[in-house]
Amino acid sequence: MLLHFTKMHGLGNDFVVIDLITQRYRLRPKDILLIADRHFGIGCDQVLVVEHPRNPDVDFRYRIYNCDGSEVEQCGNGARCFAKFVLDKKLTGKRKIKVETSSGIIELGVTADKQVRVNMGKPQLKPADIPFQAEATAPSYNLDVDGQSLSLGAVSMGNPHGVLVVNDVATAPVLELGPVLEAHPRFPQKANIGFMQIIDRRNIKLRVFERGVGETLACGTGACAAVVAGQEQGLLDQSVTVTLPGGALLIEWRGQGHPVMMTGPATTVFEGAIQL
Ligand SMILES: N[C@H](CCC[C@H](N)C(=O)O)C(=O)O
Repeated sequence: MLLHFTKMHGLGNDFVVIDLITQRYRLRPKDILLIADRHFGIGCDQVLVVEHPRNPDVDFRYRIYNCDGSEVEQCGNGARCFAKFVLDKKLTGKRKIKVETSSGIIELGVTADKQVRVNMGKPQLKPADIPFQAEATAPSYNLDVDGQSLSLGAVSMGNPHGVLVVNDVATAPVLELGPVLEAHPRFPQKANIGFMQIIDRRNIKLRVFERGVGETLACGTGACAAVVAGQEQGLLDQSVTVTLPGGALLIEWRGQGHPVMMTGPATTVFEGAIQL
């Protein structure tokens, strides 16, 4: 079958977006791997699938696959692209779009200056909900990594994140430590690992080694998790500009019991079709 797709990105975190509302196709694991392959396929960090909702109270179902083929619970940069996609394709005319993911419902809205604002839902901090192995909930945890003790925050935005505070993201051991922490046994479902440099209480720099991908130019849920972890450690205010290698996001969180709000851009690069 010739499957039409749209290539998009959120601050350089890139996606192949596939509409399975006007197209009928059952995506197989090998299709995801081919689509995401930067040499033999199209190439992307994640494949995003647009489907009819199962819940009658929401507008769409949003499925997310990492380039390693793993299906995951949430993707923040992808959510902004999802909103732009369904509006540009006239799959909806709504300005507030409710979308179901495997980790819950998120709400998407387009702002006056063409940015997309996403209610990412409430972060989960209890170890069992992340999941992360720990005796009790804490702002940070000590982890033994190859004989050295590291301190990191652990947060779920629907997907699991570990967040380390570093002096300088430019010299942080992202490629050395990222894969070790991604697969650390205390993260039973693995984790996305953020390396956060605190500039001041309203500005951070962040690099993320993503679960199932590696380092990406940006990670929306990673930006949310970093601000939550930073606030829980008393280091950040409620509204934070998160500067990633691909650009900046505005993350707002009023504290436990409240959702995390993310605002940022979404970009369409090209349309195409792939023979599967
Ligand atoms: N790699 C992530 C999914 C994509 C998250 C990221 N691209 C974002 O913008 O939130 C995971 O395995 O949980």
